[in-house]
Formats: sequence, structure tokens, C-alpha cells
Amino acid sequence: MDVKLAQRMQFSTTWIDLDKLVRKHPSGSLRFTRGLKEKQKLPVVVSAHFRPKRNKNGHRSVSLEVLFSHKNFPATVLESGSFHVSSDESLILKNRSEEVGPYINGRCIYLVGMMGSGKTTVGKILSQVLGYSFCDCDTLVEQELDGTSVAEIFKLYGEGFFRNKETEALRKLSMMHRLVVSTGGGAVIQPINWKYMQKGISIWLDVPLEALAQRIAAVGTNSRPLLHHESGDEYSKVFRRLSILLEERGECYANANARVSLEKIAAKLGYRDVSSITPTAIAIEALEQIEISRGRGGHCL
Ligand SMILES: Nc1ncnc2c1ncn2[C@@H]1O[C@H](COP(=O)(O)OP(=O)(O)O)[C@@H](O)[C@H]1O
Ligand SMILES: O=C(O)C1=C[C@@H](OP(=O)(O)O)[C@@H](O)[C@H](O)C1
Repeated sequence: MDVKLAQRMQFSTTWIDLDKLVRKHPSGSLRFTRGLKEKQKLPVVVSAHFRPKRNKNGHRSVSLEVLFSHKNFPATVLESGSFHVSSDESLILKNRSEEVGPYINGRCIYLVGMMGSGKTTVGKILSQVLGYSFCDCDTLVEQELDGTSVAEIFKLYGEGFFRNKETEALRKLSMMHRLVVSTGGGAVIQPINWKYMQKGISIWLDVPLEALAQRIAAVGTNSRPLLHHESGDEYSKVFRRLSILLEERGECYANANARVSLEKIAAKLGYRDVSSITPTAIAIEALEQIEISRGRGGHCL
């Protein structure tokens, strides 16, 4: 189907903006009754079925079928075809940031979540679209200690020392504006850190354990000292260790102002697997959840 035709279809005097339609109803079908332009006397039912798919490159395409039916006629396919919506996500992200930007109003955004939940990846996207700076709290701690890596800090001085440095870094960040901060996965366990993060807006990236373990197993555990103690194959040991940490921390993450659940995004977009969700789609959901948390007075859980 011609892309222009697919993106804006006219039935009677009503334009359907498929871009908006797909955004609002990521998959499914829509039925509406209209009199066709030339034959206003004949009411017909027009149904649009659309189903987004993602190809190997992460580009989405939407297949669409428009059916005409009337009690006296068998259902007939008026139009069918598919179109790409790959650039769609960046546009949606931009629109969302313009909508929610005034509410955020320069406050820092703190991304919290388990190791590997995408705080750095999604944080960079959010900072870019909002025109904020990005800051990785672990990197700040490392800089304070002349570039000593987090893994080395744990080895040389222990976890307690690292946690104090992390709190100190968050205290400094809480005095700043227009920052998206990727916090360390364990920052949520110290109540004092929430006092600092409450000056801004906190978002929990809630990612299923299987996906976290897959991501971390793919890059290795060198930079994540809390995952060094287990034996076995990489995926299983990361999974076991993360399960224990999540059990201890689950409630702490729930203190965040907004929660971005990858399982919910997958359900919304009609994906079976959370690994199909792009970081941009997660950033879009983060902005949407900030907007929703506004209606709840800033607290989501
Ligand atoms: N949505 C995603 N889909 C697939 N892989 C991702 C996604 N987000 C992040 N990753 C990958 O997971 C790993 C951990 O991501 P990162 O952003 O560093 O997490 P965190 O900062 O929370 O520890 C990286 O290798 C990154 O490329
Ligand atoms: O979960 C944790 O306790 C930790 C997470 C790490 O940050 P990332 O979440 O960025 O990996 C880092 O702060 C340190 O290894 C401890």
C-alpha cells in the first residue's frame, strides 16, 4: 500500500491518522460506522486491523487491513499492506518530552533499578531528548577516587566504604538541576539516599530477572563486583545472585515516584519477549509514567 495512503486514510469526511492510531492502539482492530463519501445513504462498517512486528534491525512495521462490510454484502478487503514506523519512536519520544518537560521543570531525574536494568542506556536517551546532562553516579564515585574502578573500590575498601561515597555523590547531585542520573543498583538501600533523590523525580526500571541476567552475562561481570562470588555458567550465576539481591531490594525500588515495567510495555506493544523493546520505547514509557505520577501527586506505588 502506498505509504502516504497508509498513513492518512480518508473515509467519508473523517481522516484517520494511522500514526496516532498505532500509537494509541499498538495492536488490535478498530471498527467504526461511516457513510461512504459517494454513497452517503449506505452506512458501512469499516474495520482496520493492525499488528506491529519488529524486524532484525529493530525497525517496526505495521501490517494493516481495511475491511468494508454491510449487511447485504460479504466483507471485502478495501486496502491491505504494511508500512515502517521505525522513525516513529524518536518522534513520539520528542513529543512526549515536550509535553512532560514543563512539569519536570529542571528537576533531576534519578533512574533506579537492578544492575543491567538499562539506567545508563535509557538515561542517556532521556537526557538527550530533554536537553539535560547525563551523570552516572558510579562514574562520579570513581572520579572522586582518582579513577579507581568500582570493582577496585569494593576490593580495596569494601562495600560500606563504597556506599558512603555513593551517598556523598548523591548529596552533591541533589544540589544540581537539569540532570538525568543513572544511580548504582544498590543506591536504593540507604534511606538517606532517598532524601536526596526526593529533590528530583525517581524512576524505577523494572526488568524481569531473566532479561537482566541475559544482558549482564552477555557483557560479563568484571565491572559488577557483587556478582563475582558465584560459580557455574555465566547466565546461571548472574541469575542466582540477582534473584537474592532483588529479594532484598524489591521494596526499596518501589519507593520511586514512577515505575517502568518492561513486562507491561511488552504487553502494550504486543511483544512476547521484553528483549524486543528498544531503549527508546523504554524512555517513552518513562516520560509517560512521569506524567501519570503527576496525577497521583508524584508517587506511583
Ligand atoms: N532495552 C535494552 N535491550 C537490550 N539490551 C539493553 C537494553 N538496555 C540496556 N541494554 C544492555 O544491557 C547492558 C546493561 O545496560 P546499562 O544501561 O549499562 O544498565 P545499568 O546502567 O542499569 O547497569 C548493556 O550491555 C546495554 O547495552
Ligand atoms: O547493585 C549494586 O549494588 C551495584 C550496582 C552497580 O551499578 P550498576 O547498577 O550501574 O551496575 C555498582 O554501583 C556496584 O557494582 C553495586
